[in-house]
Amino acid sequence: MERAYDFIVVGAGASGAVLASRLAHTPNVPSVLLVEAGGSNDEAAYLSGADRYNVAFAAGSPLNWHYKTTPQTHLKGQVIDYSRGKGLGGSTAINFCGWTVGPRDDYDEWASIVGDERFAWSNVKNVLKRISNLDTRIPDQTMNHRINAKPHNHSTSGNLDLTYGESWLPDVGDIFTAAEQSGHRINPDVNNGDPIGMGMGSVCIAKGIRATSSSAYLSRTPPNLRVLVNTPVARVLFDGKRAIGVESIDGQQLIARKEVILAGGALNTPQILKLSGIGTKNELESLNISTVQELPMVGVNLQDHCFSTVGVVLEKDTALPPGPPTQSPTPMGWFKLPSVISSSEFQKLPLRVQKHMHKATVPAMEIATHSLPSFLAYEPADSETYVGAICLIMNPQSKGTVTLQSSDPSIAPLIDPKFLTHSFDQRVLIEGIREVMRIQSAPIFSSRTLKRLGPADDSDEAIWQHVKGNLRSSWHMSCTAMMGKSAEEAVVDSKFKVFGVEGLRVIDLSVCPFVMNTHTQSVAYVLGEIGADVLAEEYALGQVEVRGKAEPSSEEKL
Ligand SMILES: Cc1cc2nc3c(=O)[nH]c(=O)nc-3n(C[C@H](O)[C@H](O)[C@H](O)COP(=O)(O)OP(=O)(O)OC[C@H]3O[C@@H](n4cnc5c(N)ncnc54)[C@H](O)[C@@H]3O)c2cc1C
Repeated sequence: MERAYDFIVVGAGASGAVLASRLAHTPNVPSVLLVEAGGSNDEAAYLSGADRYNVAFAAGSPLNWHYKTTPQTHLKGQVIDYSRGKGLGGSTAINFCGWTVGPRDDYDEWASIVGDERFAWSNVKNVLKRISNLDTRIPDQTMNHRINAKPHNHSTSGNLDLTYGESWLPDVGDIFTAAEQSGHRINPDVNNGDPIGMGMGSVCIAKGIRATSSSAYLSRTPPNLRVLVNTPVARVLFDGKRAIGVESIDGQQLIARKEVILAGGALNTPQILKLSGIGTKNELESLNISTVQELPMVGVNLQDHCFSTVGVVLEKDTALPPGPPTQSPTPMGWFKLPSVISSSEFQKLPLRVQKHMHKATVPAMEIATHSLPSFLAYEPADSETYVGAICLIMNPQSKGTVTLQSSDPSIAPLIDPKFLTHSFDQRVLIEGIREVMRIQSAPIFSSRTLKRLGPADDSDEAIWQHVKGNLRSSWHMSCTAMMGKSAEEAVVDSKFKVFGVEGLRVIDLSVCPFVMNTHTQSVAYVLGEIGADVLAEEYALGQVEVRGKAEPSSEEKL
């Protein structure tokens, strides 16, 4: 097998699989090597929509890096699950398949921060059409007045199959009624650039089978694309300041004639950068790693959407049929909260953030309903129905870190998201949980309510005591090698190039200048597509060819 390629992409997750595939399908047919730490993930059970949670989270599952945070001492010492997908598809092979694209104002803000219109909504909305193949039909016609995405706003020619599921839970309409009774608007299509209101995203599940970045982009690998599985990369190889290839943990050296692109995700990418000598001198020297380029922003600025849960236990409505056997999409809504905007914590934010949050499509928090009762350690009786909802904070201001604890690449980095260390985040979660409790007290539920689970009451203190001991990550980690205008404030420029070196880019969620106010897989796919456009233009590879999938894959181990 060849050991020299034009481009080497490290990591076959959402961004990496898209990028490698699109590059390989350019008219100039460059040779592309996609190197993935995990396996091929093509067993049928891995692709089932319903079993994903059990399969990927089981101890020792090869699909998962099984990361945990450092103890969050300010949050009752919680050690929070920080899973990442491993193998072809990356985290898209273990995620919950929710597809949401977020606010158009977020993308416009990104474009403005980095000074590049590629990231503006006017471009991104077209990029999303290359990605998605959406069936806008819904399985429950009684919900047509509430969920109603218009086909002309979406695409049926992209690689990734998206649907609204085959069947919905029978009580799905109640939460919409509760939201309306609480004064919120219903949003028939949260994926049209404005997510505000109660609605429902689509899912990347079609006919019961999960679509991953691998099934959508790597099912047809042309001869100029090599996919190498079970090959964790240890570091980038440099000749002076020029990246010339990568070295795997088992010592193989793979040469890149043009560029190395890191797409290991927001935890592993900063780890690889540091192991390669890019980071702060102090940290690198303390582990005897020679500094290639000092860049203070590597592995700092980690951002994520943490969430907490509240629920109500209702008398079971025996007239309703049991739920569908497979996981169905569940309602989710994004809300602006006047109580957040008027808070003293909001007034202290940088003016840029305040201005952004005033824009029409930017939410303060998200609700996702039908969460598991186990999130509140509750087991409903046969005569009971549980209505749970998680509240995710948007625009988080707490900034975490990814730090090396060893120069050994097989040892996980220390990950400290510092959740809720910023007073604004605390305020958003308190106000958000209070709002969820209000919605769960709406007339549609109140006559059947047996008990409430969560805070003792809706005071600030009671909510804070609850959320401190009941916090989870939505696994949207981002921003650890952020994009910006200079090496002092960022790690990559708007062409994804790592500052201070040549031939090295980062194209994954690490580069987000702020965590986007949405579930993040769509953002990672968008970055893979935009990254391919940038490279194709710079190396005159011809226009990226956009076409769906076919033919089986060919994977290879050196
Ligand atoms: C449990 C869970 C549930 C989620 N649910 C949703 C959801 O419902 N909706 C949604 O929108 N988002 C969801 N997400 C988030 C979403 O999946 C991620 O944001 C997205 O996949 C990130 O894309 P990425 O390309 O940055 O990284 P990843 O998809 O994580 O890909 C990184 C890839 O790099 C590989 N890699 C890492 N290090 C190395 C190395 N040293 N050498 C070689 N390869 C390496 C990894 O194995 C992996 O394949 C979820 C995530 C998780 C973990």
